[in-house]
Amino acid sequence: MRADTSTLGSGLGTTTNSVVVRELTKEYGDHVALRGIDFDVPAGSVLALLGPNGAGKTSTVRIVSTLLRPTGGSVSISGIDAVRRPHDARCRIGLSGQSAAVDELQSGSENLIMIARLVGFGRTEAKSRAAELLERFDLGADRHRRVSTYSGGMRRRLDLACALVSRPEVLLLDEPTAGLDPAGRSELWSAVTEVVDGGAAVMLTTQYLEEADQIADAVVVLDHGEIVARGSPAELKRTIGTDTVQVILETVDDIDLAADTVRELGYDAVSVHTDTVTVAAESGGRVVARILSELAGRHITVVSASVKAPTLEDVYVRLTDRRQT
Ligand SMILES: Nc1ncnc2c1ncn2[C@@H]1O[C@H](COP(=O)(O)OP(=O)(O)OP(=O)(O)O)[C@@H](O)[C@H]1O
Repeated sequence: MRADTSTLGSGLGTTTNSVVVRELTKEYGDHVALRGIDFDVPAGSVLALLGPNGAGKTSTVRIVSTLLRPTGGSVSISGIDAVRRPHDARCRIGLSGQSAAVDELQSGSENLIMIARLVGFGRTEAKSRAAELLERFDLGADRHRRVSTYSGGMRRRLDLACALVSRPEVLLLDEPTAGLDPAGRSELWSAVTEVVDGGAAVMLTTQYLEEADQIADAVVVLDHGEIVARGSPAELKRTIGTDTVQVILETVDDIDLAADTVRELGYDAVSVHTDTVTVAAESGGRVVARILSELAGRHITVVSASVKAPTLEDVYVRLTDRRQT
């Protein structure tokens, strides 16, 4: 893909909050889907909204995109009250993912031109914006084919291109990479990264935690309509506080002695499985060195030793599991 931020960027360069959400609530009849959530998305940054099924992610995206009215609370898009002035706010938003649809019976080019016309571009301007985006998303050669003949990856790219026609200041992506292969996902993220570099605020939901880890500046974890954690991926991982140390022995016969050795060193979070001893500990590097030296002293041969820092997935599992028990 071509690195051309001018094609995608919103032209913003400030660090103001493009999205400000306060005390947001949503009730569907008796069912409370959102219980008063607050977050900001600064311009030029990515916020990832994570949470299990039914946590309230799609409701949040739909409310922020003005497609759904909240029961209470406020949403501001680039300073515009999106609840009171949804039309004005909507002009600044690009929406892509589950809820946005392209017309299958039209070509990629026709879809983009139609959207450009809808958002107010003149005929010539609409054509040139469509051509620019088709080129940018590697759809130039297929621009005249019906979307129904596109692959999943091509559709996602077109969907994202549609969301970017108006050079939005805020881009909302509801599971944009669901169902894409790794190459398709990485292409899509590279395009999103360009949009962010161009100054847009991006809010996304994803089931792929390693993606959130790589792309998001901030993460909000929702569960049962409430925010249960927030922070940068690094901050959230630090809340787990422990590394996982894994030592694999040459012979299974040594496993009991090895486990006792580790316990004698004072590490009690030990799990033992055939030839492997696993320890949860702070400062895993230091711990692994101590364990290896002690095991060597007892003539226990180790074939491999590793230290794994906590992942965003560890944080997520701990947060969402704890609440379900
Ligand atoms: N139109 C509706 N009517 C009634 N209940 C709804 C409606 N839309 C969503 N809900 C409920 O509100 C809660 C939050 O739903 P939402 O779709 O926002 O969650 P989600 O985190 O996006 O879940 P998923 O990952 O499954 O898409 C769920 O319990 C859901 O069943």
